[in-house]
Amino acid sequence: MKLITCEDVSFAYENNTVIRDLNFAVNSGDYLCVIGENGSGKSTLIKGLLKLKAPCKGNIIMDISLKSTEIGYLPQQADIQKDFPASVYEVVLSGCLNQCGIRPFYKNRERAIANENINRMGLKNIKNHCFRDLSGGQQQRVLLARALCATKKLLLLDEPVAGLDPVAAKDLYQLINDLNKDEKITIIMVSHDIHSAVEFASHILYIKEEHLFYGTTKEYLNSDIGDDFLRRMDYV
Ligand SMILES: Nc1ncnc2c1ncn2[C@@H]1O[C@H](COP(=O)(O)OP(=O)(O)OP(=O)(O)O)[C@@H](O)[C@H]1O
Repeated sequence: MKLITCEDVSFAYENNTVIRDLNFAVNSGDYLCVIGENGSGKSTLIKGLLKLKAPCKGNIIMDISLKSTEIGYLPQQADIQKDFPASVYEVVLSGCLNQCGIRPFYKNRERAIANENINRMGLKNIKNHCFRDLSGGQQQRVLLARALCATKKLLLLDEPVAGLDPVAAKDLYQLINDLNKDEKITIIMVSHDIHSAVEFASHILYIKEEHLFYGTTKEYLNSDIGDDFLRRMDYV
């Protein structure tokens, strides 16, 4: 089932087009990695999928079964956010905000969802710790638990391993892979880590203003554009 279809989608800031004529579809269960150089428009596309930015051309079609409030989002982390003075539980619970709507408090059901995702991500022992005192890897686990409060279907992850040491990065990749393979959660991940992209992803979207690639990881590895990019990243 197609969850998201992008038809001839372009994005611009004022009159400056940053992504041109993008066509791809994400099926339920896919693990899509969005790769490309700095400034190629990866985060802009994620904002488009979250309906935080409208395309200047083309259509983004969401399946009727997918409400935009049911997408779990793990944003790129700014240093200031890493210093957030709240407990692990409070940060995870804030992932249920969309379910509250205009209600100014959480119900037991939302508290139960937060606790469930704290346990799922192995955070029970640090539930009452302050978020800013955690390691980078623990913080990303907390933010993944937060994103999971919003969804059982689709996670959008913007450079989730940025700044993590190799062990913490491997651990997070494994968690994300398990969510995809075992729990059938569809993944769309922006990544600069081409090695892990080709190891875990089912599909690759490579964006650059005038060159685009969308296909399976196998097709990407066999394509000229993939070969060229991987050589420049010292992968082959
Ligand atoms: N709010 C904005 N206003 C104007 N231009 C912007 C804005 N946000 C991004 N841009 C520009 O759009 C282009 C794409 O930016 P974007 O952040 O989407 O790229 P990216 O591929 O995610 O980059 P990176 O890999 O560095 O995170 C860049 O040239 C950037 O300067």
